Amino acid sequence: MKLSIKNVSKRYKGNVWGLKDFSLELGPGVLGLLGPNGAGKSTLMRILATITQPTEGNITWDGVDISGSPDTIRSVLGYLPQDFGVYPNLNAVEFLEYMAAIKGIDSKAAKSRIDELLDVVNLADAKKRPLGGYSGGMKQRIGIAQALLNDPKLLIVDEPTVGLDPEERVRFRNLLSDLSGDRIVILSTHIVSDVEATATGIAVINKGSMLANYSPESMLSSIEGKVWETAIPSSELNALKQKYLISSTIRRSDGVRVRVVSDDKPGIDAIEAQPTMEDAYLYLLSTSRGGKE
Ligand SMILES: Nc1ncnc2c1ncn2[C@@H]1O[C@H](COP(=O)(O)OP(=O)(O)OP(=O)(O)O)[C@@H](O)[C@H]1O
Repeated sequence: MKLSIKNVSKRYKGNVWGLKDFSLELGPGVLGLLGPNGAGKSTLMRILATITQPTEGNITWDGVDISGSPDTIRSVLGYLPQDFGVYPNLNAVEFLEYMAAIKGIDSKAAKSRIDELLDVVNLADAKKRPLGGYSGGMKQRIGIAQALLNDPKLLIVDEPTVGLDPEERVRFRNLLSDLSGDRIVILSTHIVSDVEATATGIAVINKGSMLANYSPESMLSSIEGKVWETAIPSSELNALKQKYLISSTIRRSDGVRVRVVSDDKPGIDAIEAQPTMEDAYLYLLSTSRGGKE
């Protein structure tokens, strides 16, 4: 099972580049595709889902070029798009039966698969309720269930945690980890904690280009010795922000505790801190923009 993306670029009308010379090889596991808004994540996902054609480059699934034979990838694909919508009047079972029919899954096979999936996404108790009354998190879980109907080898989920409350977000992440197994999962997000919890690999993308392709360990070690904590009076915070990349601040009664990401020690009182993926991500984005901020 191998997905190979080679030198893929996408140019939209008006000379806007959605992707620029993007390459990546993937095997089983969860890839966190991490990047800010407009980075090119959805463009890449739509190309992989064969909804959009790349302007340049090629993609192969187990060695077969998908532009010549899109069915090679479509037959193994499960896709949860960013703007996934449900039919509000259908209940979960009706909706999944409808989606199964669209995917050409035999109705008998679909019935048992749907029961199984409703358990997996923990919606069995709500299966007869119209989807219009579902919470955002429940809708996303139905979205995952429809993407899993054909037991896909390649599961693509585009910004699935946007708009979810913290509890639903954790539930959704756990669901994705449980689903990884023997398939390739690509999870696009701009939220670092989404990939922190689930990803076996992290590709950071910005302005259509790949900035780094990390393992969780290498992402953390990329920033070893560059993360500092220091306590300062609140009145000094703005000056520190002008000079350094600040990854977080915590207000205290006696001032502010600040986390700084910097090659140099930001002041004599600063102590080195354990890096997080958030620190590494912010540093990478900052250096790609030519420095702080
Ligand atoms: N259909 C389109 N026509 C023109 N430009 C587009 C189109 N789709 C995307 N773009 C542009 O391509 C770039 C990448 O967009 P894309 O939606 O892939 O990013 P993203 O990382 O998914 O961001 P977001 O999280 O905001 O959706 C952006 O500059 C965007 O404005």
